[in-house]
Amino acid sequence: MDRIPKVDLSPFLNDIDQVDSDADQLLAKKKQIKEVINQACSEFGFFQIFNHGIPTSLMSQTLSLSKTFFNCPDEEKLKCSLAPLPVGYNRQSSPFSGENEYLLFSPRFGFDGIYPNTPAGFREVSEEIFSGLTKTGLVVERILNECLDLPPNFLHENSPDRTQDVMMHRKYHPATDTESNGLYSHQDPNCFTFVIQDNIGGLEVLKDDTWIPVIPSDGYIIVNIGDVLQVLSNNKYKSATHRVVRPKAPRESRHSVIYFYNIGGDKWVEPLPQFTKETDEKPKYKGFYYKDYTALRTKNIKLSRSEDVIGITHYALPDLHSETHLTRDKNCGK
Ligand SMILES: O=C(O)CCC(=O)C(=O)O
Ligand SMILES: [Fe+2]
Repeated sequence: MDRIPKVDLSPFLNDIDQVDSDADQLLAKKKQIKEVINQACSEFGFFQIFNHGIPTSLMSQTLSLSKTFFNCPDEEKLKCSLAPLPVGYNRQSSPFSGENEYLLFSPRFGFDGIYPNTPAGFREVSEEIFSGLTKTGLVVERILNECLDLPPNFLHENSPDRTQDVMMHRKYHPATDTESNGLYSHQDPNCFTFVIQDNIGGLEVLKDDTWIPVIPSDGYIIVNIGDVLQVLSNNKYKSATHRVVRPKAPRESRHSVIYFYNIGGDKWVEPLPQFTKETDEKPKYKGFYYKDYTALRTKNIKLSRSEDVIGITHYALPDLHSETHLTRDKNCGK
């Protein structure tokens, strides 16, 4: 059974089409959806959306082109390797980090030199889904802003620059008899993340010491809360620990497309007064510049031991109430 809540985003996308007589009904629908999202963000840090504005055909076309790209000979893929830039083609391959290869893109670095010429249309389709996901991201950001009861447009105005966002195509290699780690357990550092997965499965979310699978469902986008929202909300929302386990059956490659909705590196991140002063709660984190946090995380890019991983607990302030989070995060992070 799929335990990760699913919500219909259409009431938030079709605002303009509504006639006056529908206004109350629409408001009630939105309220109900926001309650589900609010609960999901506190409980799981994960939810799934449908009617989100991205056609299912575009999602499968992207996954299919991505699959064709990763099936190209290594020499072709390595042409898109732009190290030391954090974009382009790369691989993760250790029993700890997991076994996967990826192609990473951010408008900050442009498409040129990153997207391969083959397969034909890969770049165009990727650009199209990127801009679709940016639009859906703005809608989700507005919903989360309302769920958290923040001043109108607060999250958007705090970091409006979408060129900071990052999109990744990932291929996970089939499991072997002895190895099944696809991506080590971690939390995402950013605001929130979208994941589009194929039908192989393997993404899991940690809740109360139990790994919950996110069952593939055609047309759905998975949303997960990242560290930035966990810190701003002073742990009201959970930046959930998640991982990818390569299934033993079917023993096939798994593909996913991931969109990281980011904030600017120059942004200061700390628990907001709405979740501290105004509620008499102690801040659970000290403040930091986002770029300092991401730099710390990428310093140990060759992850081979859990001790190398730096997560958000790096900024956690001692507090009896945060003990469970500290234990949860100790071996995780990304
Ligand atoms: O591929 C997936 O399903 C999840 C990937 C992920 O968690 C990440 O890239 O941060
Ligand atoms: Fe992640």
